[in-house]
Amino acid sequence: MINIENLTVKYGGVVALDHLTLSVADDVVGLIGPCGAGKTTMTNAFSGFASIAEGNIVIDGMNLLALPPHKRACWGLARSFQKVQIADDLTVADHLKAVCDAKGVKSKDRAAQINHALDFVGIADCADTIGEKLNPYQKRMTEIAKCLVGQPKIVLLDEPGGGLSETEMLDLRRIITQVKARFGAHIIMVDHDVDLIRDVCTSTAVLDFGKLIAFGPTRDVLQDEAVKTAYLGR
Ligand SMILES: Nc1ncnc2c1ncn2[C@@H]1O[C@H](COP(=O)(O)OP(=O)(O)OP(=O)(O)O)[C@@H](O)[C@H]1O
Repeated sequence: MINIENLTVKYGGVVALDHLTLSVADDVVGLIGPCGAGKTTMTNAFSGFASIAEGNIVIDGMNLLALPPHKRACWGLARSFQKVQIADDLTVADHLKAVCDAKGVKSKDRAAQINHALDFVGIADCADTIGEKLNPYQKRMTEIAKCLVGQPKIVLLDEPGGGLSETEMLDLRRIITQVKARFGAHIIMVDHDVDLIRDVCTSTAVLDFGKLIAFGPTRDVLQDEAVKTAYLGR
């Protein structure tokens, strides 16, 4: 169970997250809202890139915010970025090894974890390919595989489908919905793609001006009048 309690983040006079309180337990949770609503700030609060004015994030009884950012990764917090973080001159396997280094994965476990993650996202044949030779789909899958080594507990995905074709999006849906069963990690996904959110997120939270305006089963949330007005433009 992830309990976000009274979470407040300010940038000078801008209140990016305003006393946000939310409890989530689903395998895949969506986070949506208009531009500037506070979605990235929330993922930054989890990973330690936002300075917290007030509040807590408590996961299975553990206060995440008490851990320094690098220890959050070792504990099991993983994050993918909207703009993929892939170096041109490193192979796919090198990227995953670097994450294993950062997370302190034991040498004897590395190969198995890397193979498992690459098999799962379907790019095992790219293990020795350098970043500049990967196509956009393979880069996206590498970004997700990076999140899956080191026994993650929570994976934050920021627009994981950016730049993918319709067929590739079908693969992405299958991958996202199987992460909990195959790796044991919960996913919190930020996206503007309402179809993707509807298909893979059992529950969804909606932010507007840093406040939570709706939370619940995704289908109900997407029918909510306040959500339609603030976000869906209907
Ligand atoms: N480093 C910063 N300094 C000052 N203000 C910031 C900073 N980062 C974000 N903000 C402001 O905080 C608010 C929330 O921004 P945030 O990026 O979290 O929104 P978002 O929902 O992720 O938006 P988008 O969908 O456009 O990515 C916005 O008003 C934004 O301008």
